[in-house]
Amino acid sequence: MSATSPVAVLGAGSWGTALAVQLARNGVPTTLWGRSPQAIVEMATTRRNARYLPELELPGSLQLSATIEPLARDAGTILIAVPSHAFDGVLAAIAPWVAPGVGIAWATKGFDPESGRFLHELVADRLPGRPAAVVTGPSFAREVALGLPTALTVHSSDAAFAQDVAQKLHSPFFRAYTGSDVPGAELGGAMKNVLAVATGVADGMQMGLNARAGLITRGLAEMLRLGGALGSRPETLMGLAGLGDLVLTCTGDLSRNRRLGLALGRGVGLQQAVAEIGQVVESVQTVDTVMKLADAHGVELPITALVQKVLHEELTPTEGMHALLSREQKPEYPEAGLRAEG
Ligand SMILES: NC(=O)C1=CN([C@@H]2O[C@H](COP(=O)(O)OP(=O)(O)OC[C@H]3O[C@@H](n4cnc5c(N)ncnc54)[C@H](OP(=O)(O)O)[C@@H]3O)[C@@H](O)[C@H]2O)C=CC1
Ligand SMILES: O=C(CO)COP(=O)(O)O
Repeated sequence: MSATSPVAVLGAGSWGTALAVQLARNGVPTTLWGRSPQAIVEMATTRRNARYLPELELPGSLQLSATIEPLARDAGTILIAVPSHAFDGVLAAIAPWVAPGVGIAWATKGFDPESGRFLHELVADRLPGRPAAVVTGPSFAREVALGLPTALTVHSSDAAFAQDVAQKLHSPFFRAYTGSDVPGAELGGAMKNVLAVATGVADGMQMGLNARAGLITRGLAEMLRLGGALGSRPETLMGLAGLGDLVLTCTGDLSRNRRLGLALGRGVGLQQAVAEIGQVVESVQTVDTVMKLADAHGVELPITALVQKVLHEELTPTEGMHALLSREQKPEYPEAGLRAEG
């Protein structure tokens, strides 16, 4: 793919819009696709995404489209930024049109909620043989839209494709690193959303800053344990895709997953909290897949397990936090290294 080959960004919510704007700012010919023709016409006319990123003015060079087939046919690279529940449907819609050799990148965080599969597995099934990359790391759409400094990472088993996607996104205010651990990078991006609910709950219950730091650190230990069982590289989970995004999402009030936890911790019901956020809150679906993976590999994830019980309304946030704090005393980590026990 040449430096000027067109990129199609699929998904005109907060993140797809911010990434498309970043590409357009870098001079990459970019078209943003959204499923709602009405919203796309409005964006093309007003040059704003009024629902998801109202303060951002869209660059004049950014094209908009509500028709997916021609974009999938003509793009040199496709960057998918829809929520995880919509990911497989979008792949199915574009699969007949995508030429061999066209690279597929995605910025979605989570798993396929139907099957519990990793998103890279869906890409390999629907679009076999294409270069594939995940774009992930600590990056609130709103801050990217405002041009605030951001660092993220692009992982692919195809080093040239990772480099190509990173180069297209990279700018002095948007540092795009590369790596080759796609499953590890996906796991970090998925798990941090669940762990952000836990810190949100603790903060909503005003449990203090010590509790927050404890939850972040023990949450990282959960990431490393499950990642270890799945063959992820520790460097991936200690880097932007893991620790970096965990810190951002557990501490930054722009996070929808943290805000869900905050609301639950203050006594708001799940449905009401999700409705008030009004955007995708990936943890609600992700938590079940993380726990299935953990059970399948015999890995104990105490914080994640309690988030699952709270999100399924089997425990109140107070009961969940009490259960977590009542766990027995134990070593911080096994002397032989990180093993499966929590
Ligand atoms: N926002 C952020 O800061 C970041 C988000 N992400 C990840 O990016 C992904 C997308 O999140 P984000 O953009 O924030 O979500 P938003 O809630 O902001 O937007 C969701 C977008 O997806 C569209 N959508 C929903 N269902 C479908 C579908 N079936 N087919 C096509 N489009 C659909 C929505 O369209 P409509 O308006 O018509 O419902 C909307 O445009 C998530 O996995 C998230 O974790 C990653 C990094 C940062
Ligand atoms: O992934 C994100 C930042 O890196 C966005 O987090 P939320 O989905 O919790 O808003």
